[in-house]
Amino acid sequence: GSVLTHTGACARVSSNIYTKDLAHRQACTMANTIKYLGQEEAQHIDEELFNEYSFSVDQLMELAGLSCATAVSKGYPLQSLLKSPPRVLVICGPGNNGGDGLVCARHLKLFGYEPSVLYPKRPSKQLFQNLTTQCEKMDISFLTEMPEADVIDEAYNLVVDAIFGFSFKGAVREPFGGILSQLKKITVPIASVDIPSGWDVEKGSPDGIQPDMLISLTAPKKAANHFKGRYHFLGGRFVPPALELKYQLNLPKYPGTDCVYQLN
Ligand SMILES: NC(=O)C1=CN([C@@H]2O[C@H](COP(=O)(O)OP(=O)(O)OC[C@H]3O[C@@H](n4cnc5c(N)ncnc54)[C@H](O)[C@@H]3O)[C@@H](O)[C@H]2O)[C@H](O)CC1
Ligand SMILES: [K+]
Repeated sequence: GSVLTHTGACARVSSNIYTKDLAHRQACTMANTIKYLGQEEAQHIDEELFNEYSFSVDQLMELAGLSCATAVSKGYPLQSLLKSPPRVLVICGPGNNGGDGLVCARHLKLFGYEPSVLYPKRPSKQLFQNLTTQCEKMDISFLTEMPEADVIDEAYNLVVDAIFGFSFKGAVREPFGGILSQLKKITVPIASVDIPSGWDVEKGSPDGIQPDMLISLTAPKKAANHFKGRYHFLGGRFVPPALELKYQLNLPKYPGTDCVYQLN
């Protein structure tokens, strides 16, 4: 697995003569390694943010979706896109990962992209209805069916995969099986929100989709160890320090006021 370290406290203490022994340095490296979360741990942190820290889903989803749109704009800047207009296909699933996708689509539109959304299973909750209305009011089109792989390659510059996040379990149910099999055939890049959809949240999935970008939210999940794409971003800059400490997330320091941190 990948070991990601960042320098901070260790750089300061290692100048102390008493701390130069190997064991200590190893401990420092461990201490400065970003934690990759298991499925249950990710869900516990999520629950704690809502129940103990009193955040609402809307708040965190807005920041998560903004991080995703920001990461996309860094990896695939408007001026670098090969197809004009700068179309992006955003595929949203039935849970909060899909909600992040809707927020991402709205911010991509504000950034000058032309997102279209595929949202085949819409939950009845008011939050998702609101996010859908917000997109519609911004002239973001909603597709009625999944385009074939060759149509995607021809019409879109990239695909945002917001189908499943850290609550995905078991075999993929339709219509998402068909959607993921088209995504395995496309050649334009895929940017996955939090987890490459269809991957086991901890073990990954060698036969699954192979995104070019992964935007890990809060902290990477163990599946990110199997990510082989070009860009890995961390987003969701909303973790209170006490929560970060409790779960020993060892998050890197985001640069300035940025809402994303490029891990590799
Ligand atoms: N704390 C944070 O970092 C935040 C992350 N956010 C995002 O929320 C998702 C997790 O959302 P959740 O609603 O818990 O689940 P999912 O979106 O992963 O999906 C649940 C959804 O999918 C269905 N489902 C599950 N397994 C299958 C399957 N095998 N086949 C078909 N359908 C399946 C299930 O029934 C549900 O409907 C996290 O990853 C982040 O992206 C928040 O936005 C903010 C806080
Ligand atoms: K996803």
